Amino acid sequence: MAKVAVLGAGSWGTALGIVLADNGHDVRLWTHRKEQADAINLTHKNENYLEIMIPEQIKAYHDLQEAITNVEAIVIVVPTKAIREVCKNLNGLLDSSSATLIHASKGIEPISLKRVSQMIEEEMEGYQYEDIVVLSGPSHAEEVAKRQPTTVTVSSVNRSNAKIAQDLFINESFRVYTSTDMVGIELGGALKNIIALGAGISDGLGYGDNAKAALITRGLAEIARLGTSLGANPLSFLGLPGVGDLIVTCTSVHSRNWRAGNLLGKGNKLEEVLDQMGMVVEGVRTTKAAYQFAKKQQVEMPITTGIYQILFEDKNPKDVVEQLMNRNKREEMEDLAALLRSINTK
Ligand SMILES: NC(=O)C1=CN([C@@H]2O[C@H](COP(=O)(O)OP(=O)(O)OC[C@H]3O[C@@H](n4cnc5c(N)ncnc54)[C@H](O)[C@@H]3O)[C@@H](O)[C@H]2O)C=CC1
Ligand SMILES: O=C(CO)COP(=O)(O)O
Repeated sequence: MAKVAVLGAGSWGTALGIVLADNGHDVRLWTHRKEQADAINLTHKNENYLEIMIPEQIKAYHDLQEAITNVEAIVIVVPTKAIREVCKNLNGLLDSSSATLIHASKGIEPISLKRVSQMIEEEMEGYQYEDIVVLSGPSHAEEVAKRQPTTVTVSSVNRSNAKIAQDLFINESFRVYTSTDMVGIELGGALKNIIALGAGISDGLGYGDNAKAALITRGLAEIARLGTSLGANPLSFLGLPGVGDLIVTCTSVHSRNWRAGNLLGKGNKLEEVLDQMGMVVEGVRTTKAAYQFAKKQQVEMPITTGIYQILFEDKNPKDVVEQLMNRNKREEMEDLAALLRSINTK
């Protein structure tokens, strides 16, 4: 059994810690807030994040050095905004780079337009891109913590690292697949949050299932369009971290992105919504990044553009719906045909 440090004691870090503890691993759950570490160790609960008892073999740490000493794997699960800071703090604390490095965060950084693994590679001494593994897929922490059936994908350009991660996490309620398409897996996980904001907005406006199905389907088309322009395997978008995660985030009441979108659709302002959430809503920053990415790659992303206008230009959501419904007439299969062509040339 392995010693594993999970860095980030929010809902997802805690749920992944539970999976690892169920598999018999020695789990050190690190948080940057001392009072949270003390409370977890005392009560075996993570108040404000998950309504579940945390197994006693999970120990919470506030001291990063103690948390990572002699570990065989490090799982980074902080909001994308905090990735660089956490990696910088790890430098100098690790005596070697032998620990497998896995991240489970979903986002893209505005301006630099970097994926999480690229930020980790830039910041962490001793680790190369091929050393990093991403874990992604349709997996709300609330259900994983209750051991409800869940499937995810772990990906690394180095297949053997993905297999190490698969072996660490897989169990009877948490099924783990492998992939080598880091670009597709990370982009699928990050970009679906934008569409989930849109699904929440649509529900908040009082629209129904037809509108949501349209958002999911056309959202997938634009995710795949941007993703393939950046070198992703288009088939990844048909998998768990693609359409799978898109479905769960657009339809689940657990989704922070859906819930934030829902409040926006009901007329609340972005700042009020983010204040109310108390948990990270990754789709907001990723919308900015994807909007910039679409311009750079000269890729059409009409839904992303509309969400960007609602979030950052104070555009009325109803006007955005009108704008989307009145776009130029198109043939639906244009996108699919382009995708199929790119699959055939791979
Ligand atoms: N909650 C979920 O069901 C899932 C979340 N994710 C992803 O996992 C990542 C984390 O999400 P959640 O756990 O839901 O967030 P959360 O909002 O529940 O918790 C985030 C945690 O990170 C900590 N944190 C914030 N800034 C920090 C910093 N500078 N240094 C160290 N720690 C810091 C916070 O104190 C908090 O404990 C996000 O990228 C999210 O998209 C992925 C799959 C499922
Ligand atoms: O990525 C997730 C589920 O797979 C979590 O999505 P939310 O951040 O919207 O809750």
